[in-house]
Amino acid sequence: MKIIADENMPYVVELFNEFGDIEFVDGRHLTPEQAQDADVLLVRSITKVNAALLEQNQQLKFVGSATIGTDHVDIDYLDSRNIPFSNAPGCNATAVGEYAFIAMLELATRCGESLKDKVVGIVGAGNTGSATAKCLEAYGVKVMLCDPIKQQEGDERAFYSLEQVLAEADVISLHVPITKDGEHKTWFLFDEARLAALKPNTWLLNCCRGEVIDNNALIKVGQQRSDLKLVLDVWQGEPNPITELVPLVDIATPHIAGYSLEGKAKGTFMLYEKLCQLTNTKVTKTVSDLLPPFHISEFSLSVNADLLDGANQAKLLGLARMAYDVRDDDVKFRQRFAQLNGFDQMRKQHKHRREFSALTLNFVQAQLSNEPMLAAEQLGFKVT
Ligand SMILES: NC(=O)C1=CN([C@@H]2O[C@H](COP(=O)(O)OP(=O)(O)OC[C@H]3O[C@@H](n4cnc5c(N)ncnc54)[C@H](O)[C@@H]3O)[C@@H](O)[C@H]2O)C=CC1
Ligand SMILES: O=C(O)C(=O)[C@H](O)COP(=O)(O)O
Repeated sequence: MKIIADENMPYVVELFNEFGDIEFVDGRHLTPEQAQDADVLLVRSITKVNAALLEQNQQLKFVGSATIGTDHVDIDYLDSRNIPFSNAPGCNATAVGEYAFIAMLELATRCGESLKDKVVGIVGAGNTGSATAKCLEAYGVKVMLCDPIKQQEGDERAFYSLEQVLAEADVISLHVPITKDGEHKTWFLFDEARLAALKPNTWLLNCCRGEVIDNNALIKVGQQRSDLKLVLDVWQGEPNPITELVPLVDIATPHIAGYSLEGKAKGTFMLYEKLCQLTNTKVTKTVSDLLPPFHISEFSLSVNADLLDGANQAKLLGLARMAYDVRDDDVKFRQRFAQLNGFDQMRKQHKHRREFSALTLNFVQAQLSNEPMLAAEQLGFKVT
């Protein structure tokens, strides 16, 4: 079996070796000629999988994308050729949730404000939106979920309309797939009118797909409204963000919100499981076999480390930065995004961060209540 895999997908050798020969390719520039003799194709979000790529291939048995999003894959085309396809729903949801939470903590601390006093609107309450809400709620932040589709499906959580979120939320975090048609299409969901209607001092985070915000309109509105705070991990026209937008953005990163080692391992592992199922092969490996230990295995906290106390926000941020310091990516982004292949190079060379779960917090003295420990656990840390 010939397996063609994106060169930036970790753990492919460990998981797919037993199935055949593996060839690594540059996923952004994969050609029909390179793909023509693949039995298995393993891609990331940057490879357009469609008729143009695959019409020369008559032997393809499986396409796997180690991503949550599927907008780069023509699933109807694969169906028409009976080629099984699988993505990795939820694989990096925790990574995205922690990224959004850390970015909010970072902004709050930078502005001398308290995140706990904010109301956060989450647009799209699926895997990544819910993971963001989980961190915020563990910290005691009020969350407003907006997801008309889940609401219509009967999800029992409390939902708010987008208009309510725009009117009431201090922070808006976007977690929708990119869709171009239908009642709930998300392409330019945040157009000029909605951007202009944001409450004074709103923080807007986009960790889903760049085109959910009209980036040209964002430049226009951002130039007129210095009160807005922006966190962008995704950009219209990747890998070439619009240059004028970058200085208006408070935290800028190159589509790496989902890049935790855990998320990456889970993504590749889910495709391995699917191929095992398709080929009647026994699953013999586990995700935890793949992950190295974190360089800080345990961190001790003293009695006054009540992570729930808003006065300790900077301490919580310090702790979060041990797992992931978003400032590093932001600095690199500003230096490199405009260079030739800068955006892709940053993603390729990204040192995959760890999730909170890699860090064990040791509460060395008994707390007055066990709430801080429970909150730390809810945030995702291991607690002893
Ligand atoms: N920056 C990054 O590294 C990553 C980005 N993503 C992007 O984030 C997107 C969301 O990921 P998940 O949360 O895992 O997907 P999901 O499918 O679990 O959840 C998406 C939610 O958005 C809702 N939705 C759709 N249209 C909506 C609208 N107009 N208004 C409000 N809600 C709407 C859906 O009902 C669904 O519940 C992915 O499709 C992908 O494009 C995902 C992972 C990593
Ligand atoms: O899962 C998704 O959807 C994403 O956006 C990915 O995290 C993006 O990462 P790559 O697949 O481009 O490495």
